[in-house]
Amino acid sequence: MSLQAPARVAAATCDSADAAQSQQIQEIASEVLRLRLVQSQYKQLEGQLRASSEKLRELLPEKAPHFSQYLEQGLRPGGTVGTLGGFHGGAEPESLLGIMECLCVVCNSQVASRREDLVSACKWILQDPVELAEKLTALPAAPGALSRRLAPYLLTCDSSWRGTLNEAGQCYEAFRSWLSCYYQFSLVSGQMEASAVQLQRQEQLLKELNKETSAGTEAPRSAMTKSAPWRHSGLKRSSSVQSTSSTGSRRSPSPSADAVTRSGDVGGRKSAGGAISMTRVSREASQKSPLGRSEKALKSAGASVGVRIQAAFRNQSLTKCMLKRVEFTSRTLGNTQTVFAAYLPDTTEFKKLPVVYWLSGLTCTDENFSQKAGAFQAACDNQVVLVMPDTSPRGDGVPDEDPKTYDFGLGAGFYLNATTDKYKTHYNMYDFVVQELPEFVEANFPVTSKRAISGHSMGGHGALTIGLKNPDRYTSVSAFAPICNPMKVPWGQKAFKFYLGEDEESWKQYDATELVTQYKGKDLHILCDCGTADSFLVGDVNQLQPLAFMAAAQQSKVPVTFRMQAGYDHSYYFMSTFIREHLEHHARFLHAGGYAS
Ligand SMILES: N[C@@H](CCC(=O)N[C@@H](CSC=O)C(=O)NCC(=O)O)C(=O)O
Repeated sequence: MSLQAPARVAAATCDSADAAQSQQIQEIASEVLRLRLVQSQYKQLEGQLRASSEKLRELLPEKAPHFSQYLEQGLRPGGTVGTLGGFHGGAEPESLLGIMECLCVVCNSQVASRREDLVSACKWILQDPVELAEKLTALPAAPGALSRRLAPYLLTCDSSWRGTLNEAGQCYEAFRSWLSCYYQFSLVSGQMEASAVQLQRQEQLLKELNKETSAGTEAPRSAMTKSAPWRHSGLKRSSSVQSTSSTGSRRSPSPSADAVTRSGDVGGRKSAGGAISMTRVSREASQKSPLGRSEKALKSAGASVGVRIQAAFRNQSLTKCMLKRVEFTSRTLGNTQTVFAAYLPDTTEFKKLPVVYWLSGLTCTDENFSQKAGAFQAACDNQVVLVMPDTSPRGDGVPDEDPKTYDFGLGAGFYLNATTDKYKTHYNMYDFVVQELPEFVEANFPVTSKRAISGHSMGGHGALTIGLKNPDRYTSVSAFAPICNPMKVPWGQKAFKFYLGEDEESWKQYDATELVTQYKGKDLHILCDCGTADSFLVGDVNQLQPLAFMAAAQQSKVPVTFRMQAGYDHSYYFMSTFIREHLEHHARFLHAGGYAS
């Protein structure tokens, strides 16, 4: 008896010492992660500032005089104020004043409180655009006090130029983008020096503790395996992570050489030429595997497949990009199997990223965009995950018209919920895209719940209507050659008649032009591009109707940037040219609150 008691005390002491050390390691590891995040943010912001500075240097010499004239006309007393943010587009007066105030702050001019004085000060600042561009782009990061002065003015100039982006508009947007980059860069750069020193210290400490622990007994090692998540997060290999982030270099965006498992569960992995990984997941798994639930609970719920997806992501360092194709049973699509693709970019840290949902057009599957859009490098550079669903339900029992046509049924779900008897069980692409797919993705992938939505043609119609109907779910919306007014064109009329019935009133809920007319929500940051040589615009039938949409948007004062791109057609060549700009657009808003981890 007398011998046993001290032994128990010794064991308890040892256990609590191990636990304390393990706790300490975890805390230091999280601090290291945080500090690395600051460093990688700095690199990213530095790159963004460089790009927007280049833009400024390129644009200002030619466009600044137009901008100056625009200020003069629009803001002088008795000036043609109607041109500002009015029917013909332009900037909101509030935003213009904000831009001018910011320019005064960074150029060290006094910020005038009278509008006329502010205009005069800015005209003076703009008088030598070449020198101005040189001066702005050579500015060192703003010290804290200057950033604090900028902040309130920046808040007021956050609305985009409306309508056609003329010379003054291009200049306005270039200033807006540069100011926002300069401000964010300045904020992070203020923390850089201290955080670099801190990082070095913490890493050294972590190394020492690590050495100590692995030189110790079995007990601390098992404690670490149980409770030190950094072991799984790739942090141990972080020196390579760090070097990637500090040089700013990125791996090629080609997907990882993973395996395709088309039949059976995710466990069996066979090489398949190396590009894509295909995972089949049961519906139960998707419903019961939200992040945060324990694996044990999930396994007991029979959700081992979903768990394995999560575990796979948890156990790998998130530094490699990959394209994954996932198949699961969808409730909203009548319990049919559906496949979607997800592209996960390189990340320099173990962190969750926001998602851009991509909706493809008529005849497409989840594969067209992955194969043809050339979007992956831009997704890496902008740190967004891409999720690409199919365009309709498929498989046994899914109804279609006979004879089959390309613009209806399979491959043409029109991102709505059908109400007619024949189609209502399966054709619920609206619910699928808005609810079920994000639920699945957010439960199984390392993503945040910040979302943007984009698409092409029928998918552009999907992105616009889904965005306009769900402003709280998406931070931004974009579209290529969208079908803007489907209830007025043959593609839409055919689809709506079969999916929704004859009552045209019910069609309005899926028509972007109707929806924008009624829209009263927050700025959705809508960006659209359409080619002037698009055969569905200038061919026999105008299926797209961008002007109807723009007129409605202007009427109801909904900001939309709609760019007509000279000479481009309806194809993926067109999209691959501008997809980077769309992802940059989404990234601006998705990352607005900082890079989530
Ligand atoms: N008759 C053509 C029409 C199909 C087509 O052009 N589809 C476009 C989208 S059109 C509007 O939604 C598309 O994206 N095609 C896929 C691609 O990879 O280009 C046909 O049947 O091919």
